[in-house]
Amino acid sequence: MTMTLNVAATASGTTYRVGSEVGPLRQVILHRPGREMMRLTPSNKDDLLFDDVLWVSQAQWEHDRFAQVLRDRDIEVLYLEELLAETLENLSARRHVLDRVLDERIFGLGAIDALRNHADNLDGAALASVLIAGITKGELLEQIVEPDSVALGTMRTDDFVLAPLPNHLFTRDTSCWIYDGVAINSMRKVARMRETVNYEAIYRWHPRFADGGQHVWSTGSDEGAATVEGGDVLVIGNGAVLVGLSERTSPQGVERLAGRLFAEGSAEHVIALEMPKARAFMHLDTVMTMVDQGSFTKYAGLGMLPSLSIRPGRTPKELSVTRHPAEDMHGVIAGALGLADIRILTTPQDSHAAEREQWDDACNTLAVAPGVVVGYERNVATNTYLRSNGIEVLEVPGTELGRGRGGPRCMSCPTIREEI
Ligand SMILES: NC(=[NH2+])NCCC[C@H](N)C(=O)O
Repeated sequence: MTMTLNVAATASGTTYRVGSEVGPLRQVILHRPGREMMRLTPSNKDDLLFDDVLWVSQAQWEHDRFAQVLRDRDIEVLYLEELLAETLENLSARRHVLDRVLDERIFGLGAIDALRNHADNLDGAALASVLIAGITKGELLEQIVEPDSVALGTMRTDDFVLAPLPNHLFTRDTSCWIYDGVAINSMRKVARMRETVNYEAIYRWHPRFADGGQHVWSTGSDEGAATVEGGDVLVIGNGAVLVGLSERTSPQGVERLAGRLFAEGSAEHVIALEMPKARAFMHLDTVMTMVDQGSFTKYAGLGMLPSLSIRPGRTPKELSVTRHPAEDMHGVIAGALGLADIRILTTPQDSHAAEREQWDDACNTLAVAPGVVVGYERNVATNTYLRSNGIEVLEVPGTELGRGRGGPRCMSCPTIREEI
């Protein structure tokens, strides 16, 4: 099967495109853990989707090691907070974000104008920092005179007026590039919904991406219940996309995404895998990722899953959907890739060991080139097994980073991959 190559190029000539999971990686968005992580406590960590609090300076050290491993392979690392700070210098971008974040229904009539004035007076970097790290009542009142507000008046000094966004660490989920466009995702969990607004501003107004010609497959704040998270989206190549119908990504979200990809001719086959709806399997990439052309890591406990093949229908409004039984899972993926079979790399180990390594994101590898992946060093059995199968594993530390339940793939949003 041949597909015409749709590309997105910026005025400066940069071509943003992610045509596969494994093509040589050239540019990636990361988020270095910062002040937002200092806000995590034993009492709020569950709501904020973390399993523990982090030793923040150690997490930063680990993250710097991760970034350096990427730079050592000539991959350009863009930092989310810098992109956001630069974006917020643009007045339209600032208005977009503040109109959505500073909602009177949340902050109340009495506080909303004071908050808006305060935010409007911050420069891009300071505003980006507040949007990511949040702000407590006490911090706010060091900077503004307390307005007459029931909402603020009934808060304690250390309560968050604006909640922190510690899951910005997982840049994969909130936006993901699929062929010649980007999906800015509608997030399933309240703790992550504001992340979307930040990316909407970046992709629309940051000079790197503005007028880039890329398609925008979705603008999350308009998608409602049609949720998609990037951890569920694998751009397997050959015009195909593998999507997990998980705890996070809804059937409606997949249908919408497929319809838009097909309308532009950017993809012609979306395979939706019906996943168990459980936190341990929250995204497809926590149990399965692509490590080479036709090769995937797979968690032993996942088993075979039923799937749906979604293809363009007779009219642009229609989809053609075929359901496949669980035993066909690998065959359906192979078929989409134009291969007779795919290679599944499941580490041989007992179910306790397998469950522990899956929890520590052993399957959540980030391919930086075909057959070359970044993985957490702690997953010794999986890394050894991958190597014995010819996969090069670049190890990074993840003792602190892993506490948010994400590995190298979750913590990276590839924006440019070379074609293979
Ligand atoms: N692509 C991924 N697996 N991302 C992991 C995200 C983890 C994050 N704490 C959440 O619950 O949303």
